Amino acid sequence: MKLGRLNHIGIATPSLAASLAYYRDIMGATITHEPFDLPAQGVKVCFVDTPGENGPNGPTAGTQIELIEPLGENSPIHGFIAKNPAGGQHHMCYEVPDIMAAKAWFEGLGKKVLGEPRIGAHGTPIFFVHPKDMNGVLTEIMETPKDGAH
Ligand SMILES: C[C@@H](C(=O)O)C(=O)SCCNC(=O)CCNC(=O)[C@H](O)C(C)(C)COP(=O)(O)OP(=O)(O)OC[C@H]1O[C@@H](n2cnc3c(N)ncnc32)[C@H](O)[C@@H]1OP(=O)(O)O
Ligand SMILES: [Co+2]
Repeated sequence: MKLGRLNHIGIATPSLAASLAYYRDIMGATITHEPFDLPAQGVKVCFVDTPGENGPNGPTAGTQIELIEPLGENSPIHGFIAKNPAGGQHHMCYEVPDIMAAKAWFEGLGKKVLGEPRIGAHGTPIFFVHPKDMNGVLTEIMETPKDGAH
C-alpha cells in the first residue's frame, strides 16, 4: 500500500468565523463549504480552497484547507487549542481507496491508529494515526469519495 493524494490540511482555530474571514477576505481563498457541525468528530468544520493558477508547470488546482473549531466538551482538539490558543496547523489528510485495508496496513507497520474509522467531513470513513508514529504529524486517512468529489 501507499498514501494517496493529499486531500486537505487541517488547521485548528478558536474562532471559525474569524479564520474564515481571514482566508476569504485577506488570503483570497474561496469558501467551498460553509461552517457545519460534525458531532461525530467533535468539531465544527468549514473548507476553503486556495485559488488555482497557471504556474510554471501549467494549470494547478487549488488546495483544500479544513478549518476546525472545538465542538462540545469532549472535542479531541480542546488540548491542542489549550496549548496553542491562537490555533495552528493540526493535521494532514491523505486519501486511500479502502479504509479498512489502510487501517490494517498502518497497524501492520506498528503505528497507533486512534479508534475505529468514523464518517468524516466528506461523508466517507476516516481514521487518525498518532503524531508520534508519523514523524510528529497527526495524520488523517480518508477513503476517497466514490464520486471523485473532494
Ligand atoms: C472533521 C474531520 C475530517 O477531516 O473529516 C477532522 O479532521 S476532525 C480533526 C479532529 N480530530 C482529531 O484530531 C482526532 C484524533 N486526535 C486525537 O485523538 C488526539 O487529538 C491526539 C492526537 C491523540 C492528541 O491528544 P491530546 O490532545 O490529548 O494530546 P496530548 O496533549 O496527550 O498530546 C500527546 C502528544 O502529541 C502531541 N500532539 C497532540 N496533538 C498534535 C497534533 N495535532 N500534531 C502534532 N502533535 C500533536 C502533543 O504535543 C504531545 O506531545 P508531547 O508528549 O511531546 O508533549
Ligand atoms: Co481533517
